Amino acid sequence: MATPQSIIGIFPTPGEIGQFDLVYTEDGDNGIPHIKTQPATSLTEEEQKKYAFNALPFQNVHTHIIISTASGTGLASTFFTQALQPLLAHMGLEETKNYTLHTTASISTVTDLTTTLFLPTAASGTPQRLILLSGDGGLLDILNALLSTPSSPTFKPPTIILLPLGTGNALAHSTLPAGDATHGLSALARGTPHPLPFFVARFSPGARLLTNEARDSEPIPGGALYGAVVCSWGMHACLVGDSDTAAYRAHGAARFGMAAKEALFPADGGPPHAFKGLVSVRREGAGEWEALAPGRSEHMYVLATLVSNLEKTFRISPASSPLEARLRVVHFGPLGGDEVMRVMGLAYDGGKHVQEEAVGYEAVEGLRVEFKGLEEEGRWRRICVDGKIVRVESDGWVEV
Ligand SMILES: Nc1ncnc2c1ncn2[C@@H]1O[C@H](COP(=O)(O)OP(=O)(O)OP(=O)(O)O)[C@@H](O)[C@H]1O
Repeated sequence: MATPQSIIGIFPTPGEIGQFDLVYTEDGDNGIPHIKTQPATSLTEEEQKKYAFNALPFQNVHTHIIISTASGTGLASTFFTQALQPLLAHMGLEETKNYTLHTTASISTVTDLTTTLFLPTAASGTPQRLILLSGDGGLLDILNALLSTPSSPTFKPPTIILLPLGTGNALAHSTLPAGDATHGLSALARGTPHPLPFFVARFSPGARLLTNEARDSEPIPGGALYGAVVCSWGMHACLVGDSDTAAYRAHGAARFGMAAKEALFPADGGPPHAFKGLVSVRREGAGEWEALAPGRSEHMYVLATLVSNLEKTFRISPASSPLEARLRVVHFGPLGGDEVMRVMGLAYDGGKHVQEEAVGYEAVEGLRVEFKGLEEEGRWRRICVDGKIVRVESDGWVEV
């Protein structure tokens, strides 16, 4: 049976004039839903209006569907065949005529597609819709490739629908209606586009983007990465970086907790690492850079974010509302492993960690971390931008 959270919308019944189906999702294996229908006749007039699907925007604008095969636990293709493809049929959309299907074959597929297809289309002022079956990384790739060249005066940003098929899915979980059981399909059918707020993280010369499970590294084009979710240094960046291996990825979002245990309770029995560096912020309306926490020279957690949730239930910034365009920083200094587990556990309890005395939480316009030779080992100088990891030089810096 359909529930308000599982309703995708009301669509014309194929081949029947004047008849309509209520289309909704039902839970399936691995969290991938099935598409179900029932006659829409049982709904009130008000409900019919609320859930009505408008086909016009889809018929007038070409859609590109991108299946990111390596995102999350590799279920994007299953999601397409089991959920999205049947829904596209209800929407009356046909492959080639209305949409083009793209499947990723490498880490650069999304970037290449953007550079060769989506960016020229956007630059020429042509509207386009991108349905992205991935985590935050797919969107990050599109964002960075779109911003890789100076904007043309005719630039028309694509409408992007991000269906959460990654691990954390921060953007989707921070923007979808609470309790949404449609995996973002209701937003696809009935959502309203909204500009995506983003930040730029600029790095000192010599900073390298780590790739291939940190075995390789490459320079950062223009020394800057754009992000829409998070820029962090300290424990968060280490957890994301350490757990970005094929072996860890198989565990889904549990990979972060597994890496946390290893980082917080080192094998030598000592305390977790205290991260050394100078951290400053530009407070809202202040203009000047000031110390994040005066007198604190060692840090454990320094994280700036534009979103409320980094995972479905990990509410890192409870004051952030969807697509609000306000950067907030969450931070604390060195604590014991058990205390870090307790404090961060509160983030899974609706974001109560920000009420803790040890935790700082405020809206800022900018964040800056300078290393000044204080950290010898490169692993303590890793910065996370929306899941990507950058290693900064020992005398380097990052500025958001
Ligand atoms: N076939 C492929 N081979 C290699 N890399 C791929 C392939 N398909 C996608 N990728 C890369 O895998 C990464 C997946 O990142 P994405 O953010 O989408 O998933 P995630 O990290 O599991 O989720 P989240 O960022 O939400 O936690 C992206 O960098 C993407 O470019």
